[in-house]
This record gives sequence, C-alpha cells and structure tokens, in this order.
Amino acid sequence: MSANDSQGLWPAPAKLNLMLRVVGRRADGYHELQTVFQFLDLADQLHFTPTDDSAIRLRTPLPGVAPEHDLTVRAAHLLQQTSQCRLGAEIHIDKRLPMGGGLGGGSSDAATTLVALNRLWNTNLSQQELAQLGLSLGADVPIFIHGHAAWAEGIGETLSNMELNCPWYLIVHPGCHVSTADVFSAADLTRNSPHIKIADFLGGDRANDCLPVVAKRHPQVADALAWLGEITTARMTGTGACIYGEFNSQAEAESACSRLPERFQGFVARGLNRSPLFDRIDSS
Ligand SMILES: C[C@@](CO)(OP(=O)(O)O)[C@H](O)COP(=O)(O)OP(=O)(O)OC[C@H]1O[C@@H](n2ccc(N)nc2=O)[C@H](O)[C@@H]1O
Ligand SMILES: Nc1ncnc2c1ncn2[C@@H]1O[C@H](COP(=O)(O)OP(=O)(O)O)[C@@H](O)[C@H]1O
Repeated sequence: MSANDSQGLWPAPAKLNLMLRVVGRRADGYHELQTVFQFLDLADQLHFTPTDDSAIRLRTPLPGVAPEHDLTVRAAHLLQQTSQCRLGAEIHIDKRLPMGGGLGGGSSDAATTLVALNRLWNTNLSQQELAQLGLSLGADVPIFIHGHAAWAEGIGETLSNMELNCPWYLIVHPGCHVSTADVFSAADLTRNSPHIKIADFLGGDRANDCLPVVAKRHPQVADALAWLGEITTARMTGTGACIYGEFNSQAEAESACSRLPERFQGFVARGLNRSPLFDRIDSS
C-alpha cells in the first residue's frame, strides 16, 4: 500500500485547551491541572506498514527531531515491548501541525501510532492500557487515545466527556517556540489556583494560568494576543505559543485570517468533540 493511499492514512488531530488552571504540584514535579480539551479538524496524517522484522523505521524524519526521539517511534517501541510483539513497522508522517505550538501534535502522533499499531499488529491492548502507555510518553497523550472532548484533571489523564459548542477557530502561531518544561519551571507560575467546577467553565471561567508567564517571556505571543484581541476574545492553548479566537462561521474566521500580519501564521479550523481518528476507525 502506498503512503498516498487515503485508506491507509491515520489522522492525528490537533487539540485546543479551552481553559487551563494549575491547581497543584505532585511530588515528582508534574503539575496538577484542570483543563478542557477539544479537537480540531486539523491533523497530521500518518501511514503505517507492518513488517516481518522487528525494526521500527521512520521514513519521514522531522526537522530537529532525531528519529529515535520521535514520539511515533517511541510509541511503537513501547507497544512492541509491552505486548512482546515481534512485528515491526515503517512509519510515514505527513506533518501539518506546527511543532511546539500547544496544539499537541507530537502527543497526537504518539496516540495515533499506539491505536493504529495495536490494530495492525493485533496486539489487542484495551483503550485504557493504551492510555496508560501513552501517559508515560507525555501528559497530553491520553486525551488523544480517549478520542472525545473532555474535562481533564490530574496531569491530563482523568477525563470526563463534554459536549461542547463547535465554533470555527482562527489559530495564530506567533512564530516562536515555547518550551512546556520551561513554563512549568517558572518561579512566577501560579501553581495554586482554586479548583473550579464544570459549571464555572461553562459560565465563562476560561483563564489559562500559563498565559502571564508565557506572554512576559515571549513578546511575539503578547503581540499575537493583542492583534487577535482587537477582533475577538483571544486565548492561548496549553503552554503556547498558539493564540486562538472563536468565530460563528468559517467565513468570519477566514476573513480575520486574511487580515493576519505577515509575521504570524494562521490556521482556520473547526472544533470537534469527537476525534477524527475514531471516525476513521468506525468507517473502516
Ligand atoms: C500543558 C499541556 C496542556 O495540554 O499542553 P502543551 O502546551 O504542552 O501542549 C500538557 O499538559 C503538556 O503535555 P505534554 O506536552 O505531553 O508534556 P510532557 O511531555 O508530559 O511534559 C513536559 C514537561 O513539562 C512539565 N509538565 C508537564 C505537564 C504537567 N502537567 N506538569 C508539568 O510539570 C514537566 O516538567 C515535563 O517534563
Ligand atoms: N512526531 C512528533 N511531532 C511533533 N513533535 C515531536 C514529535 N516527536 C517528538 N517531538 C518533539 O516534541 C516537541 C513538542 O511537540 P508538539 O506536541 O508539537 O508541541 P506541544 O507540546 O507544544 O503541543 C517538539 O518540539 C519536538 O521536539
């Protein structure tokens, strides 16, 4: 099967954090969060060819990421080891999501790899076992294995489904890279936000505790926030760098995108409550 055969493509969608509160810190240094995840109809596309030898080969290495560090390769090795599977795989990534922008592309690639290879290798791990494996690769991996928009607690692994409005979004990439580890190690990060309830979020409590830290250290993020804030309420996803705003229609989001200054990169995408990865599985 060729990498261009759409039947063989597995989507790895982006996510947005619609709010993000840092409510505590665990003994291992990881921070406890309250957040809301929604997917976007914007995705990397992955292709897997199972092989008889046990090698994992990434045919499309990403700039700046050594193949053995790529989250798809790490996910494949982890599944192989856990299930004692003797098969291997060739992996192709058609990378469409910006890296390090808070859209979760690397975590989503890892989740799609676990879900796809679990089927292609017939390793038969449950969704819960896959999510547990995924969590050891990154805090954002479980939501992509869960596959439904959710309220999240813990470090992102305790998930309760939500049925959210699905607006069109303009996502603005300010052009800088924000390190998640740097944000969580910042001395001035608020780490003791009071817990809120789902009803508070639905009532409009949509703050992101990481934003002040990121905007202070990355003037491009503050710049994008100010530009989009002139048009609509502008928010940051995850630890950034991407800023997004909601629109009632694709046309309105596209119109705002057409006015984007050249220093920014823009994406128009629809919010989704169900991950396209699972739509793909149901239709196959
Ligand atoms: C903050 C969030 C919100 O969705 O998103 P991003 O902006 O990175 O996408 C995530 O929880 C990020 O998840 P992910 O990107 O998988 O992070 P990881 O690789 O697990 O962690 C990177 C580093 O950030 C710190 N970290 C991460 C998550 C967390 N809840 N507490 C932390 O302290 C740790 O120092 C860790 O070593
Ligand atoms: N398949 C992958 N796609 C994207 N990034 C990857 C991948 N594998 C490893 N990485 C590393 O993970 C980092 C975070 O990537 P990404 O998930 O896109 O950002 P974020 O966590 O901000 O949403 C990248 O800067 C890169 O070094």
